[in-house]
Order: sequence, then structure tokens, then C-alpha cells
Amino acid sequence: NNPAVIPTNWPILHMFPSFVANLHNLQDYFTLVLAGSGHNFRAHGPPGTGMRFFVTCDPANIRHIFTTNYTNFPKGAEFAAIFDIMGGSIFTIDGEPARRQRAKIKGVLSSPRLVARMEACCRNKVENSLLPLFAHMASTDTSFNMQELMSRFMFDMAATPLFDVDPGLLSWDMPPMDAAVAMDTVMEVALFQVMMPASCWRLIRWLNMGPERKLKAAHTVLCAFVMEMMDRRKVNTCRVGNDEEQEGIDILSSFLNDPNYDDDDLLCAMIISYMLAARDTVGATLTWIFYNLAQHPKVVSIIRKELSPIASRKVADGVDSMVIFEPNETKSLVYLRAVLYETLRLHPAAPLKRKVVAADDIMPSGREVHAGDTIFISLHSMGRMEGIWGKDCLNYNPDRWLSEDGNKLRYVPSHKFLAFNSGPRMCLGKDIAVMQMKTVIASTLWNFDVEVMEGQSIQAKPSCILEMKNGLMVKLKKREM
Ligand code: HEM
Repeated sequence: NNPAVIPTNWPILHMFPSFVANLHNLQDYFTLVLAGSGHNFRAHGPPGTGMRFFVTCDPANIRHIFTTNYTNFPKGAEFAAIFDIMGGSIFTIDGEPARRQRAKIKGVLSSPRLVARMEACCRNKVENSLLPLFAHMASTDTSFNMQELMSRFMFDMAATPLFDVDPGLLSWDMPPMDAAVAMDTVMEVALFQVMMPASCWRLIRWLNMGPERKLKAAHTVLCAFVMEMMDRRKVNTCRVGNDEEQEGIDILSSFLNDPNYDDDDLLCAMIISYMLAARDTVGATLTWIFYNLAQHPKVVSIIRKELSPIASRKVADGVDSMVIFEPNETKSLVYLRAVLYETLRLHPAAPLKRKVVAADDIMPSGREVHAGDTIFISLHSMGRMEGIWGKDCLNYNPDRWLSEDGNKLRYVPSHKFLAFNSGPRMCLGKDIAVMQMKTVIASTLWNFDVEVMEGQSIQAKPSCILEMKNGLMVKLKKREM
């Protein structure tokens, strides 16, 4: 253990000042402290605030929290209060209600018809919107913010199968993206709330000050977005007709036709939580993939080698002779999947998980936790621990995911690679996310060279989603083939 990195225990305020001082850079701060403290540390805030934290990135503890003794570590009532805009939706609930809602969502998201629609939606969006836009940027030698473009792309990709209406954020005139910005606000303010004593942010909320005022405005924008999309959906449904072919064609229909979800507020909360789950995570990860690949041209060459047999079977046609990779063509590509996982290891889209302790317990690492304690699980730190990933843990190396012969993926348990969560609350959209990311990365890398502009400051944004604070400026060059 390295005592120099353990937060200073001040009189009265205890470790609270260290957390506040490092809030802008919380993920790196936790990594430093967890590396110096043997993967676990305890912290507490001023008396009366109820702030008693156990911070961990130890896989044995994670297995205990997420699987073995999972019912003792709910998200808790405070988490639900922080994310009240999603109140009643799967992201804020525990126990039996969560189990029931999860079963429903799982059924909807695994319907072969919906999966086929989502695949077609992704493929068509890449062909008709993303690649033409990229080709335009390349031909005019224009630099642009890749993070913003991925955010627009994923907003449309999340909303289209949900409402059966494309909001059209990814278009040449770059329309305002108020709802997407409002989602970012929800995630940024939530990080602040998660680290503050509840009494503190509740007072700020009551006074309608600073971040809480921003949050309230974001709630208004998001509710207006949901209403607008519901209206557009109604018009769309009337236009298309309501024959059997069309019924249940979007995700929302499955809930509108179910009496258990006959509550406008609950439906609105579920729509917003679905948009946050499906957009932010994939959008942020795609941006980090492009960033990592720009630093590792050899990895790009290996991806292109893996794509080459598929590309050579196709006749390059269409506008600017670009090759599109179909979701079913990239499904079995092992190296491309390793690239996605390696990015998520170092840049997990949801970098910090929060749980509470229901009853006193002892962690596999030997530490006691007490009822009411808050547990922070730092996914960001997990990927950066020598004790977990070896001496080269900070290197970007997709090969670590491959078997000896390079033909298969190595098995890595989810309590070691937590990016998609672990145990009974695993991510329900993993396969969809992988399909979307593979389609975008394959089609972009085959047709373009991506250059990250020099002199940028690449930093993580303080938020519950690991986006880049200043975006990612890039330039594209069309590849000659
Ligand atoms: C790179 C992409 C993604 C990552 C890293 C990711 C990660 C996660 C994580 C960490 C959780 C647990 C959240 C929590 O318990 O608070 C989760 C849950 C969930 N994800 Fe994903 N996700 C991704 C994409 C998606 C997509 C595209 C969808 C939908 C199509 C989706 C749907 C869900 C749902 C419905 C849950 C709730 C499961 C539950 O609480 O039981 N995710 N995801």
C-alpha cells in the first residue's frame, strides 16, 4: 500500500475535500488511489452526512456484489432520487419490479423481427447518412468533431426503432440537438449528485440553483422531445396504416399495448432511460475507438486485413464507390470485436457504478461493509490495474483478447471486464451495441483514413458517461482502392 495517495483525513470534513477537489478528474483520481491501496479503500465524509464509502475495483469483490450476494447490494433509494427523470424505469429500480421489467425488455429486444429492423436501420443509416457525410468532409478537407457526429448518429439510431421515426439529427444542415445536450446534462449533474451528500444537492435543488436549475431545464427539454416524437409517431402510424404487418413494429408498441405500462409518466421515464442506455454508451465508445485507432495504425492494418475477404467479394458501387459492411458479415470478425473490448477496457462508457449495502457484510477482500454504506465500483480503474491486466495494462493491445492462435476470443469473466455489467443485471443491449459499432468502424475504416488533429487536449468529461470533455477533432481522407 502507498499511504501517500490515500485521501487526507481532515478534522471534521474527513475525506470530503479530497473528493470535491478531484471531482473534475474523478476517474483518474480513483485509479491513483486504488492502485496505491491494493484495489480497495474506505472513505467517509463529515459527520451527519451519512457519507461512508467503500471504493473497489477488485474482481473478487465485484463478483460478490454483482452475483454471489447480489440482493444485498441494490442501487437504492438515493440513486432513484438522483435519476428521478427515469423514475420507475429499469435503471432506477431493484428487486422484483426490476426483474419483471427486465424480463419484458429482454423479450422485446431479442425479438428476431426487431433485431432485423435494428440491423437494417444501422446499415441504412451508415450507407445513406454517415458515409456520404464523411465523403463530403473528406472531399472538402474539413476537420470536424467526431464525438458530436457519433452523438448525432447514435441519437437517430436509438430513437428510430423506439418510435419508428427518425429524428434526423445526422443530416448535412446539422440541426439543433437540444434533447441530446439535455441528456448530457442529466449525466453530468448526476455525477456531482452521486459524490455530494444528499442533503447538499437536495438543498441546491430546493433553491433551484446552479446545476439543479440546469437539470430542471434539461428535464423540460427531454419531456418535450418525448411528446414531439409520440406525436410524430402517431402521424406516421396513420400514414402507414395499422395492418398486422405494421403492428408492434417499434419498441414503443410493445409497451403501449401492455396494461402494466399504462401510465404516461412511467412510459416517458422508460423512453428517456432507453435513449440514455442506447445512445450515450455506444456514441462515447465509438469516439474512443477512433481515438485509439488513430494512435495505433498497425491495429488499423489488421482490421483492414480482416475485412479484406469480405470487401473483395463485393462490387464497390454506389456514390463514391464506397464499400458497406452488412451486420451479418462482420458478426464473426474476432479481431474487430477484440478492438471494441480493448477500447471498453480502458474507456468503459459507464466508468463508475454505485451500489448501497442493505445488510452488514464482509467482502472477499476481507473488508467489512455496513448497512447504509455506499459502494463505488470504478470500472475505469479496473482496466488500469497491473494486478488485474498485467504489466502492460495501460497499453492498447487488442491481442490480449485473442486465443494463442488468434482465431478465437479468450474467455474473460464479466466480473473482470465489467463494461457491460455482470450478474443478473447484465446489459440487455450488448449484441445490438456490438453490431452497431462493428458496422460503423468497418465501413469507416475501409473507406477512409482517419487523422486525429494535433494539439488537442484529450480529457474525460466529468460525467456518469465517459465522453471527451473537448470532443475529438478529426480529418478524413478517402482511401484509394
Ligand atoms: C457500448 C455500449 C453499451 C455499454 C458499455 C453498456 C453498458 C451497460 C451497463 C454498465 C449497464 C448496467 C447499468 C446499471 O445497472 O446501472 C447496462 C444496462 C442496460 N443496457 Fe447497456 N450498454 C451498452 C449499450 C446498450 C444498448 C445499445 C442498449 C439497447 C439497445 C442497452 C440496453 C441496456 C438495458 C435495457 C440495460 C438495463 C439492464 C438492467 O438494469 O437489468 N445497452 N448497460
